[in-house]
Order: sequence, then structure tokens, then C-alpha cells
Amino acid sequence: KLTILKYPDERLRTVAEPVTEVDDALRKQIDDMLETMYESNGVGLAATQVNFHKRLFVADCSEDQNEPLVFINPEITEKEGLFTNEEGCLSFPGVYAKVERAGTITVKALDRNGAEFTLTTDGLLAICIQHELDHLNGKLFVDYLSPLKRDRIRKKLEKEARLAAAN
Ligand SMILES: O=C(O)C[C@@H](Cc1ccccc1)[C@H](O)SCc1ccccc1
Ligand SMILES: [Zn+2]
Repeated sequence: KLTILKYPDERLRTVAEPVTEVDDALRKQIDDMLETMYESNGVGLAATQVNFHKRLFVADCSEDQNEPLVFINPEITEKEGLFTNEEGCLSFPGVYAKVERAGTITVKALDRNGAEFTLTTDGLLAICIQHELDHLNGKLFVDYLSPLKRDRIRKKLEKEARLAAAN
């Protein structure tokens, strides 16, 4: 449905603007993002990744992939503990790297109807929320790696993009 920007696309470095109006147009964007996330077998997707530079992301970490969550103008208000997890990213196909993040977080956001809610969570959803919020600030999970590792990943993805273009 929507095209996901792939690293090293510079647009992934854009800092998203706050959402000012939760209207039907935004809800259409949200539904398109959910469809794209499910289609890509992701458990999260940030608006930045689909070149829509507003502060919103979607997530679904449930077993049956039937519990869609929407976070508009999200803010992490509390962080606790540390948790290292092997992360992937839909903007880095086939790339996985260990990233240390907070184990438990409290996030405040607006839902798809513009109502404010607060959620305290841990596990994969806590990791996903931190990963997606980074996207809205133009931060990518490879930024937590050494410059050497990051450069290797960039070269690998650029080579794959060249090969794909040639075929
Ligand atoms: O590219 C994205 O932002 C979506 C990521 C979100 C994510 C990354 C790391 C850990 C949790 C969530 C994709 O969902 S990557 C695919 C994936 C699928 C299942 C579990 C972990 C990662
Ligand atoms: Zn990502």
C-alpha cells in the first residue's frame, strides 16, 4: 500500500511535526499505515518511514496480530530498567542488531479519535514504542552501533539496491 523508505534515504532523518488535527484524513493515513505494517510483517511502523512527517506511529505486538495500537504525538514520560534485544527495521531489510533500551516505559499519546491516553508496558511493545519514537526524531537503530558497523550496513544495503536496480 504505502512505500517504505529504505536506508540510507536521507528523508528517514526528518524530524516529524506534531499532529494538529486528528481528522478523517489522518485516520485514512493511519489505516494505510496499519495495512502496510501487517503486509510487511512488522510489529510497528512510524509515519516517517512512509514519508509522512507527522508525529504518529502504529504498532501491533499481539500474537494474532489483531490488536492495532495508534500513537499520535507520543511522549515517553517514564523509563525503567534496561533490556538488550536483537532489533530489525522495515527500512533495513535483512539487517538485525542488538540495541539496549529501557525495559519498562510509560507513554502518553492521543488515540485515533484524538483522546489522550497513558500506557505503561514492557516486553516487545516497550521496545517497539522506543524504536518508533526514535523514527519520529530521525533516529535509526543503527545509530546505536559503532560507525564501522553502521558503514558496513550502509555498504551492504547500497550494494543490494544497485543489484536490484540492475535486474
Ligand atoms: O521498522 C520499524 O520501525 C518496525 C519494526 C519495529 C520493531 C523493531 C524492533 C523491535 C520491535 C519492533 C519492525 O516491526 S521489524 C520486524 C519485527 C517483527 C517482529 C519482532 C521484531 C521485529
Ligand atoms: Zn524501524
